[in-house]
Amino acid sequence: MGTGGAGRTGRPAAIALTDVSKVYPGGVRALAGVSLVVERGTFLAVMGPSGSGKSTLMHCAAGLDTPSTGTVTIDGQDIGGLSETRRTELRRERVGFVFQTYNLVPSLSVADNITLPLRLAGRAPDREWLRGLVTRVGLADRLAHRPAELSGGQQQRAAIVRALAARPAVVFADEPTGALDLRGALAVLGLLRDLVDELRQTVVMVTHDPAAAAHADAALVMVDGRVVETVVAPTAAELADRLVALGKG
Ligand SMILES: Nc1ncnc2c1ncn2[C@@H]1O[C@H](COP(=O)(O)OP(=O)(O)OP(=O)(O)O)[C@@H](O)[C@H]1O
Repeated sequence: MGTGGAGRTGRPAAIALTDVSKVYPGGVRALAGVSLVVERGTFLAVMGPSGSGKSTLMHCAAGLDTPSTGTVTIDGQDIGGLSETRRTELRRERVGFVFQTYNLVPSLSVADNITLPLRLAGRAPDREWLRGLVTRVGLADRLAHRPAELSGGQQQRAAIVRALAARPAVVFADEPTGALDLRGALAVLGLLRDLVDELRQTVVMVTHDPAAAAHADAALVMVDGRVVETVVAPTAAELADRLVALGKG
């Protein structure tokens, strides 16, 4: 797998990790030499058993945590040499996050939730971009509502618009369908797929669910802090088989 500025197809990298390891205080080695390139405009799923290092990988790749060794670049910028302040700025500008629990502010309208990170960063929202996104995700008539007045799937779609509001280079989604029923999950996965196909967004999604990962262009399988397999154009059955085989191994 490539470790430079571009990936397999030569497209520029949204994220590149080179030989990244992470040892937590106390000695747990959560990542053991991971190298990978996430090309712009692609959808990558990260799978693996509990404790295999998925969250740690995501946190290091997103600049939320620092590797013990190795380098991480976001949108071509090596984040290792940045001060904490500059790393936070880069994250605000170039990285979006979607969580299992939506993390919307209950007292704010959907519209205000969506623009909150931009306002906190002192940036003016791009109204046209946001209007397009809100319409695309089917929330145009829900903007004045509070999150509690929306279904789980609608809340997650609002959280996705919030993550995209600043036009980030990459969106990290941590179990984005974990709290949703099948219908809500399919709507969210279809939306992520469309954002990649139509807007050339880059999405990295951590999931335990092979059916969710099958919406991605490729799925990494992690075991004990290493990427042991990359399945391109994965099917749910193929991924389920791989995970079962690893569980028995
Ligand atoms: N802050 C921390 N301090 C010490 N050890 C940690 C810390 N965070 C994670 N670990 C350990 O690092 C290893 C990898 O954890 P990580 O959360 O990255 O795995 P995961 O694949 O995301 O797991 P899950 O699927 O259960 O969320 C585990 O052994 C975990 O106990």
